[in-house]
Amino acid sequence: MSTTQTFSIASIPADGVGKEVVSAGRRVLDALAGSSNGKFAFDWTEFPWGSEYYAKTGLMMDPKGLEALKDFDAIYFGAVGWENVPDHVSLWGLRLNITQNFDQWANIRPVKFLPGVQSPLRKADTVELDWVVVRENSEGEYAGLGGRNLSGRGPGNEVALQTALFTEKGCERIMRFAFDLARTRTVKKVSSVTKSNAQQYGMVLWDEVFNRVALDYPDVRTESVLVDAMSAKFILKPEDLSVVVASNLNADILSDLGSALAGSLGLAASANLNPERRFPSMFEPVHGSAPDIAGKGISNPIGAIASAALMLDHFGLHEEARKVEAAIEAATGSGHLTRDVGGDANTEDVTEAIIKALTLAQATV
Ligand SMILES: NC(=O)C1=CN([C@@H]2O[C@H](COP(=O)(O)OP(=O)(O)OC[C@H]3O[C@@H](n4cnc5c(N)ncnc54)[C@H](O)[C@@H]3O)[C@@H](O)[C@H]2O)C=CC1
Ligand SMILES: CC(=O)C(=O)O
Ligand SMILES: [K+]
Ligand SMILES: [Mn+2]
Repeated sequence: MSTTQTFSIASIPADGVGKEVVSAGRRVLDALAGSSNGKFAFDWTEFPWGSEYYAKTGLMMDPKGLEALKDFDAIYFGAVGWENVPDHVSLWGLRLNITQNFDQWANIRPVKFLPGVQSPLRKADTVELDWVVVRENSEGEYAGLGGRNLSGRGPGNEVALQTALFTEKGCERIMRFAFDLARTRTVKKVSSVTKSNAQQYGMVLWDEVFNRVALDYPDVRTESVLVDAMSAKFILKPEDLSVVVASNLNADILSDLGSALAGSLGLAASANLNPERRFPSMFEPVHGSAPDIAGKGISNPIGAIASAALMLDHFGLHEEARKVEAAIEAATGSGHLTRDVGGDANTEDVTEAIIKALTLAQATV
């Protein structure tokens, strides 16, 4: 008899809709494990960190939290941010604390167009669109370097510096990751997003590393596009994109744009990877805590569930990951849509429809 493979997962729902969508994703994964004939199982540990924890303790997470997380196979994250905590405190106190300290330097954000979901792009009806944003997730504009209150300037004259950090090693590893990913795709192309006309230090280094790394991948086509032009290209010529590699801030912005083009921020998945596997990787929807709709049970769970599929890929469960993606497509294709994508289903309805499609598929193999 073969033994069950058990994956230990730390779940951190955190704030707002994070709680709703993480709960949905857990249910989908548990349903998958339940119909795997004992092949694999998920062992969940939930951590109560986030803005409510901050209200009680003055901290976003336990000071020994990283130690508690480090031996898990993965972290499944919701979203952080609530009105009782300044956004930079909550983001740095939890999400960035984890991504930085666990060196999750590659943030993978696929832009997927789903059946039954209307894109604001008219050409999406006739042209196949599918690209992935590879976000440098450890330095760049979110390196956390800078300061305020520079001495001696006085009230009304305050100065703040927010310094972007670009290292040759940091650029090189994310470029190689992007090229390796491009090699696994039908269209072998990497588009580098730059701003080296205006940012003459960091972005010029970024370009130089891109051009040097590209020489090692003669089978992969390349282009270098300024970020302002790339935002236009996302809308006007997205069929020309396959892998888009960008710095921390540029990719943050472009990946929200990509999700909106696919229909909603609620659909977009992401993986914060530590490719060396020295630390656990973290899987979360691209969106934030969505305070405008939180607590109503209407958030779209698909971004979180698709992030769970990326976690399955990380575990080597590739077939299962594809099954979850197929179940998402079956659910949207048969009209199970939350309000953000023009339907009237709630979080629960869509989650149930995905679980039903998944277990039906499992039963017929
Ligand atoms: N990784 C993280 O934890 C992130 C946290 N944030 C935090 O989230 C909070 C809110 O930020 P916002 O700028 O409003 O961004 P947001 O992503 O939370 O919301 C933007 C818009 O998208 C909608 N939306 C987001 N997720 C959805 C879902 N699952 N289903 C349906 N609609 C959805 C919201 O209703 C809202 O209209 C802030 O505190 C921010 O700092 C923002 C982005 C990422
Ligand atoms: C913070 C944020 O918006 C993100 O990581 O996507
Ligand atoms: K998130
Ligand atoms: Mn973002």
